[in-house]
Amino acid sequence: MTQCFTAQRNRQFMKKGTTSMSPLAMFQQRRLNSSGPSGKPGYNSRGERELTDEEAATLLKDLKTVWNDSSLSDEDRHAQIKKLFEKYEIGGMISPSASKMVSTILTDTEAQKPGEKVDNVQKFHQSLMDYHLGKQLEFGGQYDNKFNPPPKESRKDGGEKAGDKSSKEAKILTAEIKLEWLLFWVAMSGLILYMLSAESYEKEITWQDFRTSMLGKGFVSKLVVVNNDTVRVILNERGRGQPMQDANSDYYFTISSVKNFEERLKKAQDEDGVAEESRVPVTYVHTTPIGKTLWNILPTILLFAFIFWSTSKLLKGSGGLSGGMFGNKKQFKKFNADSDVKIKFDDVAGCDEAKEEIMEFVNFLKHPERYERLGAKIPRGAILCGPPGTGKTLLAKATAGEAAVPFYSVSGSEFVEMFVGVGASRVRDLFKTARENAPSIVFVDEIDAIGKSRSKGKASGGNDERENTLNQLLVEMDGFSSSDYVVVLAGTNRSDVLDPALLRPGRFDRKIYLSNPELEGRKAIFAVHLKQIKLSPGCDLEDLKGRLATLTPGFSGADIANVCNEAALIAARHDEEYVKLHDFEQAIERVIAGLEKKSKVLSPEEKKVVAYHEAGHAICGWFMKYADPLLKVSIVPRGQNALGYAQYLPPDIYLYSTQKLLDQMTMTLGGRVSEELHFDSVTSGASNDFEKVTSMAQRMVMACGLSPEVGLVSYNIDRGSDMTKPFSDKTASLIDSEIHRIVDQCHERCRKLLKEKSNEVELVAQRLLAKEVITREDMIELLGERPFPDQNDAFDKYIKGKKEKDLEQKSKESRDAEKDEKKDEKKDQEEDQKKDEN
Ligand SMILES: Nc1ncnc2c1ncn2[C@@H]1O[C@H](COP(=O)(O)OP(=O)(O)OP(=O)(O)O)[C@@H](O)[C@H]1O
Repeated sequence: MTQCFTAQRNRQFMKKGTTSMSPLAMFQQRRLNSSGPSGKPGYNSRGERELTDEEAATLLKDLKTVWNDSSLSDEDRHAQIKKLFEKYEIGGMISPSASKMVSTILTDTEAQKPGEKVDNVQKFHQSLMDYHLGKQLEFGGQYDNKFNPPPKESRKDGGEKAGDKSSKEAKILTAEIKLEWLLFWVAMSGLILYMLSAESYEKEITWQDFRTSMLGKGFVSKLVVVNNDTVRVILNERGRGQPMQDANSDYYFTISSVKNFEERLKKAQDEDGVAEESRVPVTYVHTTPIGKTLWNILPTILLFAFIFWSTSKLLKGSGGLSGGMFGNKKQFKKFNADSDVKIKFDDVAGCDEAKEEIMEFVNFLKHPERYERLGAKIPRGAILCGPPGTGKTLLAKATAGEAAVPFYSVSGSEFVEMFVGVGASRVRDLFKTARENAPSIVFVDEIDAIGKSRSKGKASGGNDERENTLNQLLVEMDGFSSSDYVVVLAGTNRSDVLDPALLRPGRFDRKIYLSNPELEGRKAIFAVHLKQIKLSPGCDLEDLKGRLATLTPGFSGADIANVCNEAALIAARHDEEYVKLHDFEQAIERVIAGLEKKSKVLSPEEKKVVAYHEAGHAICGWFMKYADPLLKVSIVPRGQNALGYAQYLPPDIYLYSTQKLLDQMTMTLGGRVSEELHFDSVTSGASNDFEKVTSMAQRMVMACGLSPEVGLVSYNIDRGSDMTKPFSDKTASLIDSEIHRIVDQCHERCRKLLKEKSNEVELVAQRLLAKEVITREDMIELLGERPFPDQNDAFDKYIKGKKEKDLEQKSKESRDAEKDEKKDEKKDQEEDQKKDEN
């Protein structure tokens, strides 16, 4: 039966087309070869241990278990099989012990049921054979039979395991990389070989060399004139054997004309006295030099191949190829409403009107039937416009968060690339995805990058690609109906430059304006951001919010977020346990005026100038009715240019009276005027002040109708790149003279005031020189109370009022303490009196 099975197995393997011996035959062969007297009992002649029948049976059982355990990875399976073989001291399957084991299986099987069981064992046996020995046949002997993991594809256990696919991909990738490198090195070697061989293949010589070292010595067997311009020299055996000649090289020289060459050759041979019949034969050939041409252009081909290869690698590296031609694929971020967009309206503080308007979109996306029932069409989109950092992106995200719909955001500048058509295709992609996942919200940030007015764009040399993108955006917005349930929001800082086509009804029909927050808004935003800050336990949050909001007029939401973060950083730097008010104050100063420049050391003279300059500002502000309340004056250099600064707290106002504007301009000139009055020469330190003053005067004259001479007209000051003037030359000179008149008037007023208050300037400047930073309290101490009420309620309530309240509290406490003391004294006196009476 054993022999019969062997023959059967042999046939099977022969059928596979293998010419080598079948594994089982090899087994049997080995068994026969190795059977012989053993040196040690139980060991064969090669020192391998023979298995007992029980051992073979246990091994078989164990092997079967390991083989059928599908939870094992290939590596683990091999390791376990190896362990088993080591345990039984058989180094590999090709051993007499193993073959004995196999024959044991077969005998056992035969003894039991010849039919079905044989099949099972045969199957197992075959698997085992294939697994360990068959590999040698299948893989041309590469498989080393030492239980190294075979290639995964060779597994015969059918189903592809998880992970196989990725490892296959990894292998393909590795193979690709190897191939690329191989190609690269082949190309490089080709180039190097070419360069080397080009040198050794042909050597150009001169007629003189040819004449003296070849022709004259009788080394030339033949000359071939190629294409009437080159003569190839074929050396004879003697010539090739000469040490100075290179046997591997052909020699050639160029000629100007064949006739000339023939004459020179004849002359030379005449001179040498060569007989007519022994003269060097000359043949003439005309070649179409395809080979040579190819050879010549080989470096160019290689160069191009290299450029192509490196470019494709570059594109692949940048995700270009994987994302289509030139990376023309989706670049927008998708935020899943449920898992990613966690921002809600509560996180957006201080813009209640904007929230109210945008709430309509949320309601529509949540309950469209309410609107459809009444025949209402919801606006397709809204433009969120306003200064930077006012929460446009935040509000758009919160809309998606509230409506619990997917949010797709993309920046306008991402649409525009250097390749024509990319922008338009991106717009198509974006809207397609949004529609597929409707209801959804698309947010296009910085829409002015593509949506600039087309006529304005043309004036400055318009950009076709930008226009194409804009057109595609218009088409897409037209193309979907409100039943698509896609809402498009867009953010911009410059709604004035947008193309009117974008803003017409049916596209971005709503314009939601987000301005820098006012006091209450700032308080609300502080409330949002203070939640993450660790404040001291007893801190009065309401008071802190009010105070911080008062100290930050004109701050945007982003600035406020920054202040909170800065304060926490400052507290951490000082290793404080909680973030305190003074950390916030420092953070605000840092945001307003920049970082303190400790390294910027001013000379005593410079310091004096800065002190008088700042004192000038402070005194003007103090004694002018409409000036903003002063908080602090400092002569510590900050930021890029500021050598000193005065911090005022302007209230949130919308109307500026002429008087207020003039007072502010006068106060701004206070620095320069103080320098004029206290020093022999003035400095450049007031340039920034002049900028402010000029711009204010310009607005008064050209935009606000506050100049009686120019009249009630408005000339758009911010005309951008428009170089034309909307007024005549005469008006231009009138505008000039009016601006000068206003500034001069303020200068005169300021001079008069500071002359009057020269002692006060002196006092403040000296205090500044001594303390570097002075506060409102210092000013009160030096100058007494300000003669006018401060026109900032918040300032009164949170800063001044608070301070006064503190002072009142203190004086009340001291008064109470005094009273108590007096009472006690009186009591003591009365008691003493009583004692005396008694
Ligand atoms: N109203 C607000 N409430 C709370 N935080 C705000 C608010 N506005 C702005 N912020 C903070 O400022 C950060 C920046 O805001 P956002 O990116 O929304 O500004 P933006 O108006 O889109 O700015 P840009 O115009 O520069 O794109 C937000 O992440 C948030 O921390």
